[in-house]
Parts: sequence; structure tokens; C-alpha cells
Amino acid sequence: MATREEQSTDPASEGDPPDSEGEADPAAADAPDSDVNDGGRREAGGAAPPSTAPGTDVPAVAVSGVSKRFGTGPDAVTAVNDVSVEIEAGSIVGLLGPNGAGKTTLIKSILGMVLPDEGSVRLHGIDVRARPKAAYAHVDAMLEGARNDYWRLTVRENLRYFATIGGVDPDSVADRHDRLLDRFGLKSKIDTPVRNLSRGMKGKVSLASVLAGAADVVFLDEPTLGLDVESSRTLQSELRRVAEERGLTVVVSSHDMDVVEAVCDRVLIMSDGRIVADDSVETLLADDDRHTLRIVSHDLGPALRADLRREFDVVGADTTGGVTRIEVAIDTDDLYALVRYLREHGVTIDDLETIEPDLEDVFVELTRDGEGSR
Ligand SMILES: Nc1ncnc2c1ncn2[C@@H]1O[C@H](COP(=O)(O)OP(=O)(O)OP(=O)(O)O)[C@@H](O)[C@H]1O
Repeated sequence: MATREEQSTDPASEGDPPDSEGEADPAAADAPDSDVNDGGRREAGGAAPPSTAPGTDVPAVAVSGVSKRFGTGPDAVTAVNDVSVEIEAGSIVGLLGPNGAGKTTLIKSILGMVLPDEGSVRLHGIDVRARPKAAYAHVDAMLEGARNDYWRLTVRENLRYFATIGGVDPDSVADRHDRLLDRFGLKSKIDTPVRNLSRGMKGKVSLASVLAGAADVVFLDEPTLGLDVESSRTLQSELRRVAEERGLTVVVSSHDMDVVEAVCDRVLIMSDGRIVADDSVETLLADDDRHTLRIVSHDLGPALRADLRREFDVVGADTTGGVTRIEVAIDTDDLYALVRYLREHGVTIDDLETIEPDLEDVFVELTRDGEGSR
């Protein structure tokens, strides 16, 4: 595993132990053949076990009853609370949740960077505690919008370096690197030291390195952080391509709903340390019976608008030239109540439009008040 973590670094800072409570100590790996927590880097040439082919029954990632608490007593925080989930090889799974929901802790628990209090993790059927070296052989990650490329090395040198420590001959993945750099508009920068690149460019180098490497399970935490719109679209199409062509399994944790909606086969939504929804984007959208109704009327004066806000879930309103456009989030029951209200108050509806919910609406609904409803 060649995990790219928070902060751009120089080689000199490589291997600094994590400093926050509960992070796994690189020296404290408890399994006999442990090479987990080695600063995220696997030695070159380590024999990787055969990966699980897409479509086989063994999940690429299997998490069973994982819990992680930080601290003790009244200040204790249960960051991950009895989470069980299986991720099929070759799929792209989105991991969503509000700040503090436990996404990063779950990913770090899977990667062995945090030691869970309970539960087990298997990668391609291999228990990470029993056989960490074999389990992590095909796993790579880019965490927290992470940029851990080596600033003094050029783009090419970074890509070759990470391929090597990932256990592959860099020449064998050079075409993939070239393609990704080309797609990200970075080909002209290949011999530029990474420290001379912009933040977004550094991010793209990290992505190229993770996506083009030998790993067949990759975790991307906030991969679009700092990317411009075009690069974000490129990332979406490249994620789809690598998942389809190479059977790469991708877990994407992001607050960028557009990316998740566009690329993920399946979405896990976390809230308060638990998974509160686990379904395809289509099903999550179809199951949401809340819609937004946009009403256009010249009868909606300030008093009525204020009253509507008290009675209904008004999510947007603007008035120009005496015409008000008001958007109300409603389910079926609210719809009847709203129509009744408008009729009773003599409001003429000039125009009416239903706005279909998007993933963001579903997300807000499911994580409202920190409680999931499914
Ligand atoms: N090392 C730590 N020590 C103490 N508490 C922690 C630690 N790491 C995470 N937590 C707490 O665990 C909870 C879950 O945090 P986590 O970072 O996993 O959430 P997240 O869903 O990734 O949030 P975000 O979207 O903000 O990145 C939070 O309450 C956080 O404060």
C-alpha cells in the first residue's frame, strides 16, 4: 500500500508517526508478519497475491462489525459504530456523510491506519490482522485531499517512485501514467519538480499515481479538492474507465455530490458513525418521495411568504417585479396541505414546476439532525 496522506511533504518528513489519538503506531503493528502502518509504504518487489476478479463472489472489501471510539468517559466519541459492509470487486462506491460522520475513521480502519476496537476487515478475502502484507498488497489510497508527493522530485520521478514501492516495474505502467497526465493536461509538466506545481496540479499527480498504479482497490478521500471543473469531469470519466477496463474497485469519500452521483454504482451514507443508507444512486433518488415544488405567483405578498415559511419547508424564494417564485420541499401529505393552503388564501398560481430531488437532497434528508431515517 502506498498511501498518500495529508500535506505535501519532502522525503525528510516521510514516516513521521501519526500524532493524533487512536492512530495506529507504525512500530506497534500487532500481527506477526505485519507491514501495516509502515508509513503507508510497501517495500518494492513484495509478492502480491492474486486479486479477486470482478464478478467473483469474494468481495474486494468486507468490513464486519467495525467500531472505533476515541477518548474515554463522558468525552468519548464513537466515530464508527458497528459498521458492516461488503464492496464488490470492480465497483465504484461513494461514501458520504456530514462532517464528523466517521467516514475517514472507517477508511483508516480499513487501511490499518486506525486500529478498530471491534470488528474485522478482509480485503479480497484476506483478514488484514492475520495477514496484513498479503491483504494490503493491492490497496492504495489518497486521503483527505492528500498530497504526499515528493516536492523535490519531478512529476515523472514521483510516479515512478510510487509505482516501485507499490511493487510494480514503473515501465510497465508508464503508458497509464502518460495517459492520465495527458487527460489531466499535465504532460508538459512531466519533468517539473512537484513543488513548482499548483495545488490542483499536485492533486492530479497524486491521482495519476494512485489510479495508474498496481493497486486494484483504491480509496480516494475528497479527490476533487482543488480540482477545476474540467479536471473534475476528467476524473469522473477516468474513474469509470479504470473500473470498467481494469476492474479497479474504488471507494470515493466526497462532499462533491455531482461526482458521486455521476460515477458511483452504489452510495453509502454515514451519519453518527453508522451507515444509514446503502443503495444505488437511482434507488436512493427513486425512494425519496420528497420533491421540491416551485410556485410562481403574483399573490404571494410578504405576510403570506412569512406564513408559508412557518407552515412549510420553504427552501428558496425570490420576488421580482411583484412576482414571487417560492420553492417548497414536500412529500405527498405536504402537497395536499400546500394546495389547500394556497386555495384558502386565494393565491392564484401562475406557474407550477416540480424539481426532482438530487443526491444532495437525499443526503440532507437522511442525515438531518444526525439521524438517518432508513
Ligand atoms: N484521532 C482522533 N482523536 C479523537 N477524535 C477523533 C479522531 N479522529 C476522528 N475523531 C472524531 O471522530 C468523529 C468522526 O471523525 P471522522 O474524521 O471520521 O469524520 P468524517 O466523516 O471523515 O468527517 P469530515 O467530513 O469532516 O472529514 C468526529 O467526532 C471526530 O472528531
